[in-house]
This record gives sequence, C-alpha cells and structure tokens, in this order.
Amino acid sequence: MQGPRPVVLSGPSGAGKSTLIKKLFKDYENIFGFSVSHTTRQPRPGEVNGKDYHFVTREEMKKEIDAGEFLEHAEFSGNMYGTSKAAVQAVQAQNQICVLDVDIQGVKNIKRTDLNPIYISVQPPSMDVLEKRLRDRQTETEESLLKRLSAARVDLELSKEPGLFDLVIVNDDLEKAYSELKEVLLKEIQKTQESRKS
Ligand SMILES: Nc1nc2c(ncn2[C@@H]2O[C@H](COP(=O)(O)OP(=O)(O)O)[C@@H](O)[C@H]2O)c(=O)[nH]1
Ligand SMILES: Nc1ncnc2c1ncn2[C@@H]1O[C@H](COP(=O)(O)OP(=O)(O)O)[C@@H](O)[C@H]1O
Repeated sequence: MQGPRPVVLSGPSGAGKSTLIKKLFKDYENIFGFSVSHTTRQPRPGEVNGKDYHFVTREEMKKEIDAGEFLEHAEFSGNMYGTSKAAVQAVQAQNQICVLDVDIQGVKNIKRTDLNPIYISVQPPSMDVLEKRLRDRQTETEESLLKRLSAARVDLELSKEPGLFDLVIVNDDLEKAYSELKEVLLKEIQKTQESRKS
C-alpha cells in the first residue's frame, strides 16, 4: 500500500512555518515525521544537529549533491539548503506523514519529482508584521534580517502563481492558522491513524 502523502510547508522566513510544524508534532506525536534538511548556515541557540537540520559545510554538501543524494537544493540568503533523499525515506519508512519546510525554489524543484505532496504556503498578514516577528525572534543579524525581508517580497510575489499551492494560510491569529492547517491535513491524519490500528 502507498504511504501517506507528504506535506510541503513554504512561505517567507518568519511567516510561522516552524511554529505551526511544532504544534502539529506536539498534538500528533508519531503521525508526522520531519524531513531534516541539510544547511550550511550556523545553528541558532537551541537548534540540534540532526533534529532541526543537518549542519554541514559547503564542501560536504556539494559533494553529496554531486553524488546524487539530494531530492532538491537551493541557495537562500547566502546559505545552501537541501532535502536529502534519505531524509524523506527515513520518515516514509516509519509510515509517517513526511513534513518538509522548504523555500519557494524547493517547491518548484519538488514539483519536478514524483513526491506528490500537498503544497501549503504560510504567509504573514503584512510585511510590517513579518518584520516585527523576525526582529522579535532575535535570531538574525541586521544584514540577515534585511536579506530575509527582501527574499520575502520575492516569495510573496512568486506565490501568486495559480496552482502553485493547494492552500495559502495567512498566519494572523496562530490558532486560526493552525485550524486551517489541521483541516487540510485531516484526511491524511485519519488514514495514518487508521493504518496504525490494523
Ligand atoms: N529549498 C529548500 N529550502 C529550505 C530547506 N530547509 C529550509 N529551507 C528554507 O530556507 C529558508 C531559511 O530557513 P532558516 O534558515 O531555518 O530560517 P527561518 O525560516 O527564518 O527559520 C526557509 O524559507 C526554509 O523554508 C530545504 O531543504 N530546501
Ligand atoms: N500567529 C502569530 N502571531 C504572533 N507571532 C507569531 C505567530 N506565528 C509565529 N509567530 C512568531 O513569529 C516568529 C517567526 O515564526 P517561525 O515559526 O520561526 O517562522 P518560520 O519558521 O516561518 O521562519 C517566531 O518568533 C514565532 O514565535
């Protein structure tokens, strides 16, 4: 039997993807599995290697890309990010719903694969709110923050392409955004819960 459909969450840095994913994983332990990406950026305080990301050097990552080990990869804000085939396979081997957090280039590149996920865009209510949330998060330098805001403008423009996403969630009120996310995933969640009983 085919396993559950994966889920791709995309949208500007600071839109709330990680927050929504963390809520989902807390409420549905064992139903979802995170596709742990590779990145060349530095870990933030609290981030765990192998859990949040595989933190690697540019050389290591390039070597693995050349060896054909990646499903997709992209350059974002001066760093490399990518989804290894192993990251997705590890989740699918557990028969869990695989959740991928990728930028818009990732969305476009995944469309060329046979992954067949549900594509969801998480968007901020406005650029001003996005800037405030990114500043309040206190993870970025001024330079990195400005790069992210400029990438966000491009992202929001490109996201308007008809048919690119199955659902756009505007993350104004967190609980409302989370309900919308759960609703679109309900069928896959139920299927996965059922398969656990048999
Ligand atoms: N294409 C691609 N983008 C990724 C991947 N992992 C993370 N990203 C994206 O890279 C961007 C920056 O991520 P990160 O540095 O964690 O910052 P944050 O989104 O502000 O928390 C976000 O848009 C992520 O969705 C990946 O494996 N592939
Ligand atoms: N609906 C919301 N209202 C207020 N703050 C939010 C909301 N959603 C997320 N945040 C906060 O905004 C910041 C960015 O969210 P985060 O999940 O890190 O975004 P992303 O993973 O998309 O980069 C975090 O500090 C988070 O706590």
